[in-house]
Amino acid sequence: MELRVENLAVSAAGRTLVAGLRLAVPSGTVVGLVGPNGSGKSTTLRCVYRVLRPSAGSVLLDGADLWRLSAKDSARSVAALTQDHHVEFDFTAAEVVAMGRSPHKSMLDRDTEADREICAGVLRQVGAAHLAERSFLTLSGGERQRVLAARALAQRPKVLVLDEPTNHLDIRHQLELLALIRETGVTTLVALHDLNLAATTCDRIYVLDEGRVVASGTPHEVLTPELVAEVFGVHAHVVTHPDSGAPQLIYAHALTTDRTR
Ligand SMILES: Nc1ncnc2c1ncn2[C@@H]1O[C@H](COP(=O)(O)OP(=O)(O)OP(=O)(O)O)[C@@H](O)[C@H]1O
Repeated sequence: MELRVENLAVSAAGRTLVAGLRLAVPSGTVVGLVGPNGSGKSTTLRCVYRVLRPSAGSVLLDGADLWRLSAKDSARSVAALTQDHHVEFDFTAAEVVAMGRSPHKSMLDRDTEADREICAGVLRQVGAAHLAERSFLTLSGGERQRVLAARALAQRPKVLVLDEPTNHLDIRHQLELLALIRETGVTTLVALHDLNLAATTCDRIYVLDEGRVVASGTPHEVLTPELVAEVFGVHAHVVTHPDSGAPQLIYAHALTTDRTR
């Protein structure tokens, strides 16, 4: 499924948070959103996973306006791993993952054998099978993040929206989760702070600054020392990863420009 965002604008509290934003995620590709703190990444993603209605513009799934679909239809298509998750009740990890199946059933349907197999499979894929019967509330930050990733995958979405999915994960689990997401072949829009992970994971990258796209292209086209200096205020060298061929940044120092706004 192709995801397109056209002329997206979001205003809140008298401020424009995102303006004139266009991006395209071709079917089966992984597209990254990067940008400094407060540049509008989460705001954009919230519009795509349908918790924030844009002030203008549209989010299109294979050309169909997301906001015209029923909530259930959009949940069947789009799964999200976000910073907004709140699991406050005492569910087990397996129960949290099973919630990912709910868009595919009606309220009184019980879990089928197929649901249970999907849930057990995704828990194994994220390396969290051993946590299935643990209370979600007792899990560490990284364990929770893997269970929530499993919930998103259990939804069997056509589009994945991931806001900092590597938050809390140790380096091995960061690499494993991003490799798993690539393997699923699901159309993915992912916000990442780590530019080197973005470079190895994404087919294309959009760079946001102050709510606007300031650059887009392949990681090689986008992640240049000039862009990193201009947008992030950091002097960096770019080298090529000896295995993957992806550009990788070696940071030297922050530039002294005052970027407080
Ligand atoms: N409901 C709101 N009301 C007012 N301002 C908001 C609201 N939501 C977000 N903002 C502001 O919009 C800007 C963009 O926020 P957003 O969370 O999209 O940035 P981000 O790029 O995801 O940042 P970070 O890297 O820090 O997570 C920020 O300045 C934020 O303070």
